[in-house]
Amino acid sequence: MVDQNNPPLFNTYKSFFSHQPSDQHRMAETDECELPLIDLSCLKNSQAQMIQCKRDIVTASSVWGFFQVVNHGIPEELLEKMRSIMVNVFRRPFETKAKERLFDFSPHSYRWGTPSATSLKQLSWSEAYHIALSPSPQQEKQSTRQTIEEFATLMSNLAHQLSSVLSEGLGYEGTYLKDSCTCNTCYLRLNHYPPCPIIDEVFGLIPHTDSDFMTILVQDQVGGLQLMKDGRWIAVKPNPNALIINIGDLFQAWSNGVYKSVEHRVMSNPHLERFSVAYFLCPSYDTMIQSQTEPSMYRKFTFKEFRQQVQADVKLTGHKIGLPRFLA
Ligand SMILES: C=C1C[C@]23C[C@@]1(O)CC[C@H]2[C@@]12CC[C@H](O)[C@@](C)(C(=O)O1)[C@H]2[C@@H]3C(=O)O
Ligand SMILES: O=C(O)CCC(=O)C(=O)O
Ligand SMILES: [Fe+2]
Repeated sequence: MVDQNNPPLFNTYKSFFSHQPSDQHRMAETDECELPLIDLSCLKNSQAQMIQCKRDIVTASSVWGFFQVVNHGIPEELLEKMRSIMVNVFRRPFETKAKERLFDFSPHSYRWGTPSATSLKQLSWSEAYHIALSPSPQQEKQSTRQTIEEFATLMSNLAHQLSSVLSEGLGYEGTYLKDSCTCNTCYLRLNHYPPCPIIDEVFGLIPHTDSDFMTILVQDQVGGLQLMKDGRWIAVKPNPNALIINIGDLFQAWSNGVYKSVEHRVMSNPHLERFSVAYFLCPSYDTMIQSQTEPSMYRKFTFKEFRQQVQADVKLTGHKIGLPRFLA
């Protein structure tokens, strides 16, 4: 049984409900799609299959900004362990999550709702933990931390494998991103979307693009993820065997717009709670994001500058502006 007051979204944001008319953000009908599906085992097959697989990755990243991968090398058992960690951690009382440290889950890394929201359309009906992945001391690791690190390592390997294919697709050395994306800025985001009593008025996660190079998402079978394609929102059909990959803002800028950082959102659900976990591939803060082709759509900027600008905009306006801020 889910506690309606954990986290206290309804009570905290109730002033929005009484004073504002519904935004009617839930379209009557949204098409459902299956994302381009890439079988990563093909990268180990014949030369011809490997080349075709790489081409498919490049095409999906240019046309969709999103694709799904199977035979990705993350064992089913590990995915189940991650899910049970999330269930245990999010089912703890709200006061514990907001005030106490347990395993790797400090109150500092816990977020819920949207503190900067000034209206319903800026509110996310969800809670999350951001888990930094900087190396931690080897001794006496809790089994939770061990599982998280094992999972993060495999996600990181996969992210590097894919980003190297995408770098090559642009004509660069496959190692470019591996050198700048050390793991001290990469992070995991554990997402929990509790059932929502006002689904017509509030998103599970408000529309956004990701502020990284690439995101790998593990979602459950509840559904709710939607992405913008050709000016329309389309719902992503969950596939139990697949991970979802999406291009982030930094890859869009670095590729001079070849790879697309596509807006996405999560719809709330009236009955079912939903869990997902995302791995964000980020570079060190001083990495310069600069396209090598001319004319460049964006001025050059460091990742640190980008992060600070996003945070400042979110604080000031309630929403992220992102790449349009950096147009040349
Ligand atoms: C209010 C917001 C925080 C956020 C940017 C946004 O406008 C909408 C979604 C949030 C999100 C979700 C994924 C990533 O964790 C994140 C860093 C991002 O790029 O979009 C966060 C943003 C944030 O926490 O600053
Ligand atoms: O939960 C999802 O399906 C998407 C999560 C997401 O977009 C994010 O964490 O950035
Ligand atoms: Fe996202």
